[in-house]
Amino acid sequence: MIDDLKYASMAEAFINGVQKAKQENKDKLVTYTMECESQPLQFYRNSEKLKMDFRHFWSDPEGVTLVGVGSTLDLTADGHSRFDSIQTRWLAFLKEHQISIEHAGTGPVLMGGFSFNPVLTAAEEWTNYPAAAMVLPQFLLTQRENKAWLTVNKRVTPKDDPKALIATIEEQKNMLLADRTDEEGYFQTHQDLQVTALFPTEWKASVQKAVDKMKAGELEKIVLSRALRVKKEGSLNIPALLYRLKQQQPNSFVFAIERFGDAFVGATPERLVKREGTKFYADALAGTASRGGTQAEDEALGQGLLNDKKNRQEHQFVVKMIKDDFEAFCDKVIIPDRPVLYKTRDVQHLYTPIYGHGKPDAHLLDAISKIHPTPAMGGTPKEKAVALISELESHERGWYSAPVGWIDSNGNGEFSVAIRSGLIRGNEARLFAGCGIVSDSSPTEEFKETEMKFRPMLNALKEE
Ligand SMILES: C=C(O[C@@H]1C=C(C(=O)O)C=C[C@H]1O)C(=O)O
Repeated sequence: MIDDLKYASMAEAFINGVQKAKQENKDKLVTYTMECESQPLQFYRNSEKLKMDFRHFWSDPEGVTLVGVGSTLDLTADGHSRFDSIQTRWLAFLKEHQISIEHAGTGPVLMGGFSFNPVLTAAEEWTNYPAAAMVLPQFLLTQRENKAWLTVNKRVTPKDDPKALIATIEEQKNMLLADRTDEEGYFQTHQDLQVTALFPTEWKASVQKAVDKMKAGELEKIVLSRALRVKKEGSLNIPALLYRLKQQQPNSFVFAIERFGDAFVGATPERLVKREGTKFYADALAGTASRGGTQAEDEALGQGLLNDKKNRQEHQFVVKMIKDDFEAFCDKVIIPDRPVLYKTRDVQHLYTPIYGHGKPDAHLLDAISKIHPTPAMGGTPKEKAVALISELESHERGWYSAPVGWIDSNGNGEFSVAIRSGLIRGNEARLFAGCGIVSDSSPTEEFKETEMKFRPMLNALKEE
């Protein structure tokens, strides 16, 4: 690789890259990181002009934001070995290019995600989202602790003319970093939504069937989801949607994965796994109540949730399974003995943070392959629940309730669970929401819970 630490400028990195490609007569990766000033959403919006097939947006509640534009490598896979397949190819790629980075989340970073099931049905709407798809963006903006970096990742060939290459990249870079916030109508849309619930009656019947099976002792918990179709006059503007999600859901991970013109977007409160060196973090987030209209009402609802037997049981299945899975790759796991509340604008959840000290060879994608799907998305026992979900749900989940996130060249990174999300094509969106069902669940109450969980996306689409 063309190590940015060694080069004084991007131009020098590219000149050397092409020279090396000529000497070795093969393509080389040039990766160059520089400090920059930028607003991530502006960068994202500016990238529309480049008309690239891939765009990725990620921001966590702690202030780390990554924006990827274009693709220098698109790793896809399917089947049960998909996590392993991506990990093996990523490690081989890094070995070939001998990468070293100074700041986490800069340099070569894969962004993307996975589907809920290892193999997708032939549902047309998910055509552009394989069972695993992780992209190395051509341009990556990383923002953390009030600093921002731009990384350029590009393959160069022995035939490239470095001067022409540098001129094009400089032009694209300046366009991406341009300040256009004072333009009129920057993040606004003014249109109404048409919302249609898909198979609502069937969904309630499925909840009842699941309850019957749980009463008969066939399984302990299952998460069942349903979908809405949303149409908007005119087209849906993805940067504007991200802007509103970030404003309205500051305690959530806001993400977008755009592939070939489709966009999978959401604001999820739920971390799946984060890795920082030997430290692994996960969230158990399950058990839901609404927010109150006044502070007193909100607190009463929160207390009610903390003391509710059904919700505590739903939550405990998740804690227990993540703990068991963490013990496979961690030599120490720390978990508080009772949940606290996690509040977002529309709902409050039971929340237990989980920490693990990873064994020396623990890898982020291995961790994900062990813990996905947690009983917050699948159920208990895992295999039985997942099989029953396919039988009882009327839609293909695709990437809904599955891992989305990023991983850098040191193996650090973070994935969240893609709930409170929707798949967007043109002026139509398909939104998804689900909830945990246990033996004393009521179909009507669970239906109401899914309505609350559609709100983050609906409000952001509506422009409030
Ligand atoms: C499945 C969803 O949410 C999950 C289910 C929850 C529950 O049943 O209480 C709570 C949080 C999430 O783990 C969703 O929002 O679609």
